[in-house]
Amino acid sequence: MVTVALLPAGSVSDEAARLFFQQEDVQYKHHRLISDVFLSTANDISQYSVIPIENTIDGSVSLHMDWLVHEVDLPIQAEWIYPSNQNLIGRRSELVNEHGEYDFSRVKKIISHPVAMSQCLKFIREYLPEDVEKEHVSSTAESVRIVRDLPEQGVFAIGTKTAAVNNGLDVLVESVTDHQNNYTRFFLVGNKPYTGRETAQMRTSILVTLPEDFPGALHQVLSAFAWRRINLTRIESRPTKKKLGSYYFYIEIKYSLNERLLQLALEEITAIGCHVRVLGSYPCFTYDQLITEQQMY
Ligand SMILES: O=C(O)C(=O)C[C@]1(C(=O)O)C=C[C@@H](O)C=C1
Repeated sequence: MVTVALLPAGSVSDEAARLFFQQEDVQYKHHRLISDVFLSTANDISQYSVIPIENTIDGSVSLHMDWLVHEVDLPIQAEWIYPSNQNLIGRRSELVNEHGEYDFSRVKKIISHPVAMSQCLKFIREYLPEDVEKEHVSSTAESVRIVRDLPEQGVFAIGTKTAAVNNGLDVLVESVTDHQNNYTRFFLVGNKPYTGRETAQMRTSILVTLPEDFPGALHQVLSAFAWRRINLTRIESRPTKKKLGSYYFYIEIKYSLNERLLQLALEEITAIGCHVRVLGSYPCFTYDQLITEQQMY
């Protein structure tokens, strides 16, 4: 039995976890806040947490990156991709006029997770009133629950179809995201190595802090990978939070940490005075892979 901490039932995280763990016996521990999703596994070495980390439209989920880097020490054990399909959810009777047509001027307020909301800005701008109030909450599932429990009219949520069904609400407009192909990358984090799946493409995530700010420092770091022809898939700078203007670099490498070539590159970076912290070396699963498995199962 695997124990997994994650956001509430009906969130994108919940849908993604159910696809990832489709063939396993899982106990889900749902938390309203992402901080509790992290802390619950930080305090229990036998479980994992499901963390949304990056989105096609909105990019990095900075809050979650910061938790991984500054607040907890939880190695990344796996990565997978899941489509974030967002929908306008509420009660049909509150949106239709006397002719049975949608009247979007009836929308006074919309509620969602900030990342989900920012995936749908074009829809909000084009269809909803200019002065529509926007409220951010801790998950899309939470926004749908709030709309269900609100006595007041004209409040709608942006969330998953699963959350609409769970709460007995209507999916009023399907797929309200600004771009099709909206996907979120998820990390499975925890202290226990994850061995539940066959191997896949491996990736390694590291944090590099430069010794001091000198010309060409980042170039030197990157060249340790470049001349070895090691492929990087992502690089991002984030504040160290120690002083203004001080950054670390988050780097993803398309190699396992077990590969000698990567170890040599990391030794070279350390030799020039950089501090390297490995956040994890883990298998990556595509959405197609997981869906194919589901169909075979
Ligand atoms: O609120 C949810 O449904 C979540 O799972 C959180 C979250 C996120 O934090 O990025 C996950 C995926 C979506 O892209 C939007 C929100």
